[in-house]
Amino acid sequence: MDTGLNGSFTSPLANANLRIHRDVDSAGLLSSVYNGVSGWNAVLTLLLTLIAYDQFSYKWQKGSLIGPAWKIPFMGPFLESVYPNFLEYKAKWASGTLSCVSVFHKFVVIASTRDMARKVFNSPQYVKPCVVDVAHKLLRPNNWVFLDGKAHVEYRKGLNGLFTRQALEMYLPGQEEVYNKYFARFLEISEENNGKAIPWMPVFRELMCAVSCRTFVGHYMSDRVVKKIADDYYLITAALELVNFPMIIPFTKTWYGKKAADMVLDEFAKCAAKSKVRIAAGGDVTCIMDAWIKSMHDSAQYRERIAKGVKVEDAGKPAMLLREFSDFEIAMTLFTFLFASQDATSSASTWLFQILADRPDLLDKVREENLRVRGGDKDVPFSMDLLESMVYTRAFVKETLRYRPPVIMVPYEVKRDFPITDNYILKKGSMVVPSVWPATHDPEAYPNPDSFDPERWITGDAEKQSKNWLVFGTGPHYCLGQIYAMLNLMAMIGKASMHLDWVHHATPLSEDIKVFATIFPQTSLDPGRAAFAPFQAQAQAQAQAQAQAQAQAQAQAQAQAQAQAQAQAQAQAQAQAQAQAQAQAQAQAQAQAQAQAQAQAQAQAQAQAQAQAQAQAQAQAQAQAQAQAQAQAQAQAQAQAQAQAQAQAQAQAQAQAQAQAQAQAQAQAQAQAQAQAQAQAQAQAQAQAQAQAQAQAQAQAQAN
Ligand code: HEM
Repeated sequence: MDTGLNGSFTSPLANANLRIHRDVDSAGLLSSVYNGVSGWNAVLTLLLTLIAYDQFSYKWQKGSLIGPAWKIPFMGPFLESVYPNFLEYKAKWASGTLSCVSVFHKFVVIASTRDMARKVFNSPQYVKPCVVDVAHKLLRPNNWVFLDGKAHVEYRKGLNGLFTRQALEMYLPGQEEVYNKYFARFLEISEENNGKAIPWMPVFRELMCAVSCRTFVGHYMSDRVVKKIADDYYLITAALELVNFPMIIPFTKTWYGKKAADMVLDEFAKCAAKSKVRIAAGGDVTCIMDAWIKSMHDSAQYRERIAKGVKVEDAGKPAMLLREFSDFEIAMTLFTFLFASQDATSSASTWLFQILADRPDLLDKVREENLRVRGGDKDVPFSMDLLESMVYTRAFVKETLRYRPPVIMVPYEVKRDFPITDNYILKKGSMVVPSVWPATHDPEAYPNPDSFDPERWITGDAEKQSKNWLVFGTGPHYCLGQIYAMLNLMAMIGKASMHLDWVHHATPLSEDIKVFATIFPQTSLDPGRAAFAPFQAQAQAQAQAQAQAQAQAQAQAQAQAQAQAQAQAQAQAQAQAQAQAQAQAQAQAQAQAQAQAQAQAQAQAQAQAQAQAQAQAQAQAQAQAQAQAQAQAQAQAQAQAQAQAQAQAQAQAQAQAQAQAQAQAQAQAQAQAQAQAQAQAQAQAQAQAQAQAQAQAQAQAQAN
């Protein structure tokens, strides 16, 4: 009989199996076994099977990699990812080139060494950046940062123009304005707290958010909204935990994070609409949003002209032809800038202030350089030339980013089986995490990596270790804002050094690391132990007796005078150096001019020689031509003479012939005459003979 007893606990398939067994063996052993199996047993069996499968799957994926022998069932080291401990990360990096963990369904491989990390960053055919699942919901799934391959490269090309030197220069006044305002606010807060130390990390976060907002969307956003975004951004960072529920459940971290993200997107979209109107009316570029919208505007105008058949010179063609982007698309893209920069720059600025406070000798150097490059006038505004001339401040910022890189690792997703070593293939769908920290703490590249030494960037060869400089990643996804980020941090700390003084209550844990998306000083979130007080010394001095204040003021005036004197002396030294350099340059220029003159003289001499040679050649040619002409004339004369001689000869010959003919004729005539004479003589003779004969005949006749 089918009781259907466990129907509510088992699957339809289990029910089917149940019927088969009972039909075959209704009263036998198997049915008694079945009757003993409760629904709970089935659940337990299923659970054990799943645990076994989870372990087996982990072991199979782990293969020869270093990692825990077994996995905490299902969740793996999930709690470690919720409360990340930097020392555990360090232990992982130290454990081997490639090591693994499995958190829930995700198999994660950590690439520790510099070369292995670079291999991952530079293998876009196998991997793509992987943000936690909830990031798709916060940034929106069709955000450009999720593009891959060619589509990503093409989109990024359109953004490169926003970070050129020329573009960055245009954003500097906005940044300066924020720093002026916030530094004044720091002093007020210090005064309000009677110079007492208070936690400063949240203040730096707000400062960075304000600078980012001004740089990205300019004055289209009110101070109130900037403050709201800075406050709410914590909710966004907090929502980005490694593992979240697949859906957003109300009143959880992801829900608050999504609400904050929607608010940011909405505000940025409003800014885009305002910027479009202003740029279309010919407004100038003051922020990244303006720069982008101006490029779109120029591209649209260019296309219009071409469509109308107007000829446009090459110089009038925009450097990059962009399509029109909607307000929301612009908002999504600029949100990725805020998303990428907020945690990283908050981390960097907190370390910059703390490290300087704890190393007053370095603060002196930064301060000295910043005053010097401004000729002693601390109110000289930012410019690219100014920032680029700050060698020490740059070295200090670079060393801070090396010593405490804000982004210690970057998760990537394996999009197809990736033969990462000769004997290990990373499976599609797993996560691989190239690490930054080990590369920036590699003793071969940076000797004594745990000591803070800006000089290594000036007199040492740290600058040559470009393979280890993974602070901003590498490969097709390297940080788009890295030049801006560096210059911005230099500008901020340089300005602070001139306008503020601050004290940090250091503890032995101060430089230990707390991981909160990026890395922060261990104590920076703890109000009891970490605090900065800008111009604390000044605030106290204000509270002291007037005489002391005057003395301080005098001391300050003297210090300023000294600083100015130093700055002047330096300026003079620079001027002298410049003068020397100019003199050298002039001397070089003269030498060059002489060399040029000599070269010209030689060239002229050569030209003359060539001209003479040409003239000689022409003369020779003329002489030859004359000689040829003479020779031709002689030849003609000879020919004429020969012709005359021939004519004479012919004439002679004719004359001779005529003479001969005459002679012949004469001879003939003579001959005829002779013949006639002979004939006459003969006739005479005959006549004589006849006469004789007649005479004889007559004689005879007479005789007879
Ligand atoms: C100290 C500050 C910063 C640090 C340490 C930093 C670090 C990084 C790192 C490590 C990556 C991943 C690179 C890779 O996968 O190869 C990245 C990507 C990115 N960064 Fe930054 N970043 C900083 C500031 C900024 C700023 C201020 C902006 C915006 C203006 C920005 C915009 C971006 C963007 C858009 C990406 C993604 C690029 C892509 O996928 O093509 N970053 N950053």
